[in-house]
Amino acid sequence: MKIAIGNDHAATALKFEMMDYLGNLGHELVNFGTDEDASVNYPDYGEAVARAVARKEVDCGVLICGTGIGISLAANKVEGIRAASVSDPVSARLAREHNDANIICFGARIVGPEMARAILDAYLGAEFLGGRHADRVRLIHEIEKRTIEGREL
Ligand SMILES: O=C(CO)[C@H](O)[C@H](O)[C@H](O)COP(=O)(O)O
Repeated sequence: MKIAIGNDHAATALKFEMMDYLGNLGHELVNFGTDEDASVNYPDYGEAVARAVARKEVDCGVLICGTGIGISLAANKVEGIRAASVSDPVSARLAREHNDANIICFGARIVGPEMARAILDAYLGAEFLGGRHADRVRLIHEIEKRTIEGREL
């Protein structure tokens, strides 16, 4: 798969570890994150990965900050993005199966490298189940459309 990856300063080391891991599995990585430990602002990196995913330049995205929360909040502001912040493999699998998450997020201050690998394995190994879940994902997108069209706050 072609995967966009991004991170802030809290997750630089874990990002490189996950790039090695995913690269060794044969995935193509596009690195949108900071490669430094100097303090940066996670919304910039969340947006960069989200835009690449929304434009279908990549198959999916991986975002890592300190908790996974801030960077997922930023990514979810981009139309068509469903970024799920998780801390365990079951949630990662269900984020794909039920929510068709196109970006998986986690926190370098929350999970270690082994859990991060398990999260990636679970997410990348799962498929969207469709059916009733597709109806719900469509309802999410309808909220987005109403907001974009300015009809509702
Ligand atoms: O966005 C976050 C919290 O949801 C991330 O954990 C950030 O990485 C964190 O806020 C960065 O914090 P720092 O004190 O500036 O390193």
